[in-house]
Amino acid sequence: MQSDYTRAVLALGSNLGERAETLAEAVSDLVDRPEVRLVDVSPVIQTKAVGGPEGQPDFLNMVMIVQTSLGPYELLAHCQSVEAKHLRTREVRWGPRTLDVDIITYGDLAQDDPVLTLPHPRAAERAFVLFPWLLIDPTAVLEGHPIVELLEDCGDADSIADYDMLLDEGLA
Ligand SMILES: Nc1ncnc2c1ncn2[C@@H]1O[C@H](COP(=O)(O)OP(=O)(O)OP(=O)(O)O)[C@@H](O)[C@H]1O
Ligand SMILES: Nc1nc2c(c(=O)[nH]1)N=C(CO)CN2
Repeated sequence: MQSDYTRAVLALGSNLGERAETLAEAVSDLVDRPEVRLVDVSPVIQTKAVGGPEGQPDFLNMVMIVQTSLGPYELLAHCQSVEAKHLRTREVRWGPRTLDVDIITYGDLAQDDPVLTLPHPRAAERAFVLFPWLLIDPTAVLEGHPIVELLEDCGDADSIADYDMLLDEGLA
């Protein structure tokens, strides 16, 4: 692996339209350029919407890991162009969306810029990010904390539809 490629963790979510198809296409779109190489992709999990308007549809969520030669803002622009392709609109904060792509980490970069905050400021408390991430990277650490511990401590594990089943299978 070339040293000018940086490992980045991306979280994808969809709760409108053909959710599974949208996520599958978004993964292809995100790696459809030589500057972005796919390392791993998590299973897709169904989750209850956390925050936002009452009664919005369940999400499908997943995490992917890439190696990229794009800079962090170039990667953000790329993620936003893939959102736009899937007709993402921003009307209500945390409201329903066809596609959301968040950058969870970009290498070890830590910054507070509201345009691109890294690591993502709410990732550590979101089971819908931590859980699929854990499935593909069980030893991952976020801001000094193993994500397995963050997941145990986070209040919204019950937002994951089949969490108990996955626990029984020893996956969580
Ligand atoms: N790590 C990050 N990943 C993606 N967007 C970010 C990040 N940090 C800051 N942003 C900014 O957040 C803005 C709003 O993003 P978006 O509309 O996807 O928020 P949201 O999905 O509704 O909520 P949340 O940020 O809680 O996931 C984007 O325009 C982007 O500039
Ligand atoms: N279950 C779930 N809830 C959410 C999600 C999401 O992807 N999944 N995204 C949000 C804002 O990014 C707010 N709430």
